[in-house]
Order: sequence, then C-alpha cells, then structure tokens
Amino acid sequence: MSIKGKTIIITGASSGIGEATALKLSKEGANVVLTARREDKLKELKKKIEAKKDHGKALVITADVTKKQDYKKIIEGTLKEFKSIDVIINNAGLMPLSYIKNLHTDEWDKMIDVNIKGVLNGVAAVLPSMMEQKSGHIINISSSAARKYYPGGAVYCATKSAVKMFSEGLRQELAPTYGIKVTSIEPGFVSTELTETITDEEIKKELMPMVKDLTTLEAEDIAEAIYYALSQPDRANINDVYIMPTEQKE
Ligand SMILES: NC(=O)C1=CN([C@@H]2O[C@H](COP(=O)(O)OP(=O)(O)OC[C@H]3O[C@@H](n4cnc5c(N)ncnc54)[C@H](OP(=O)(O)O)[C@@H]3O)[C@@H](O)[C@H]2O)C=CC1
Ligand SMILES: CC(=O)[C@H](N)C(=O)O
Repeated sequence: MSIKGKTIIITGASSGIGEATALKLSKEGANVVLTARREDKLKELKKKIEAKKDHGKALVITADVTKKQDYKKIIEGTLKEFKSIDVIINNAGLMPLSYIKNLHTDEWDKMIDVNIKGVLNGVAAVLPSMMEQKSGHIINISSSAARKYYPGGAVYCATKSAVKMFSEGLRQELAPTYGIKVTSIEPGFVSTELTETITDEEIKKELMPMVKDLTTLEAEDIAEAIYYALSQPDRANINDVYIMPTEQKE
C-alpha cells in the first residue's frame, strides 16, 4: 500500500531513528510532522526534505513529549496544515543506563516520563481524530530491551517492556473495532546519539566497550522496518518487528 499523501507525526525527529524515518517516509511521498525539542535540527531536516524532488512536505513543531499542552500544539498544527492524522510514530526516548545500586533516581524519573508517559501522551493526543475517522496507525518504538535485561538496563528495559505491552493492549482494543493498526518496533543496538545520555561511569567502562566492537544496525534499517509495517494492505497488521544486529548475541 502506498503511503503517498499520508500525514505522519514523528516524535524525536531531530536525530537518529526519527530523522532517518522522516527522510524515508517523505521520500515515499508522505507528509511528515517533525517534532522534538531542538528546533534548529528540525528546521535543517525540513530543508533537506523539501530540497528533494517528489518528497512529501515537512512541518516543524517543537515539542516536549512529556508536556500534554505541547501535544495540543502538535495536533492543532497538523490538522491546520494537513487536515487529517494518519500515523503517529512515538519514537522520542532516552537511555541513561545505570546500575540500580547507584540510585540515579532523577534519571529513572526522566526515562519513565519520556519513554512511557511520552508514548501515552502521544496516543491520547491522536486517538480522538483516529477513532472518528475509523482508521490510523500507531507505531511505538520499543526495543529488544523489552524482551531481556542487559547491564544497567533495569529501568530502561522496564520502560520498553511497558511500551511493548501497552502496544499489544492498544492493538487488541482498537484494531478490530476502529480499524486503527498498532505496531511495536523492537530494535537491538542502532548507532545513534542515544548512548550520549549515559552518565553512569561504571556503565561507560563496562558496556560501552562491548558495543564498540559490534557492527550495529543503522537508523536507516529501522526506517525500512517502519516503512514495511506502514505499507501493508488494510487487512494486515504487523504487531511487532524484532530486529537485531547480526553480530549482537543477546
Ligand atoms: N539506538 C538504539 O540502539 C535503540 C533505540 N531505541 C529507541 O529508539 C528511539 C529513538 O532513539 P535513537 O534514535 O536511538 O536516539 P537519539 O538520541 O538519536 O534520538 C532521541 C530523540 O528523542 C528526542 N527526545 C528526547 N527527549 C525528548 C522529550 N522530552 N521531548 C521530545 N523529544 C525528546 C530527541 O530530540 P530532542 O533532544 O531534540 O528533544 C531525539 O530526537 C528511542 O525511544 C530509543 O529508546 C530502541 C532500540 C535500540
Ligand atoms: C537494547 C538495545 O540493544 C538498544 N541499544 C536500545 O537502545 O534499546
């Protein structure tokens, strides 16, 4: 199914997976709403997209996913410019890994606020118009971390498990009744800015050298997986996509 002319909101579009996804989906003709906190990065991306022939349009709306009033701005801005909302990709996230004994409780709070509540806020914001039009697709970026613990990941893994299970509940409640599709994307290591959110010195020493020797996934690989989920016929819902670097054991 073509996504040409569809309206797609992408959170965390200022770098990594969000940025690569915006480029891929606009290349396929979708109109993308780019949201994140760093306006300069979003404006650069909009320029890049609109400089390409045959790409969809791009709209920049700066927003913090933890703020419900920012979502109001996203929805109003999107409907004003593109008239409908077909897809939201709840991608914004952070990963300040740490060992529990080090009690980085402020970072635990931040992960819960952005990785879980940010997704809930996104879903709550788009549902009224998707339920009314009886169609839509919600894509939540979970992680391979939803399926297994890895060092320093107790809270991060918990947030990603929450997103995975919430996505399943959302699908069961909304797909059969409202025709709203739901997909959980669960990647292993992807080279992005995400590891820059790590402050715990033990993790930096122990985990990061393991990642250094790995041929990781690229953000473009995840963009392709998202495009695959979006381009299925109406009758097919891709529930989850679990994608790992070939060299990543667990
Ligand atoms: N990289 C990896 O190995 C994997 C990543 N993931 C998940 O993919 C998603 C994207 O991460 P990735 O691309 O790797 O990392 P990046 O650090 O490159 O991207 C994170 C994005 O989230 C945005 N963001 C962070 N906090 C907020 C906030 N409060 N409000 C709005 N936007 C926010 C950032 O934008 P800004 O700072 O401008 O607001 C940025 O655009 C995350 O959910 C991550 O957990 C899942 C599995 C593997
Ligand atoms: C668990 C992973 O492989 C991943 N790097 C993530 O950021 O979620």
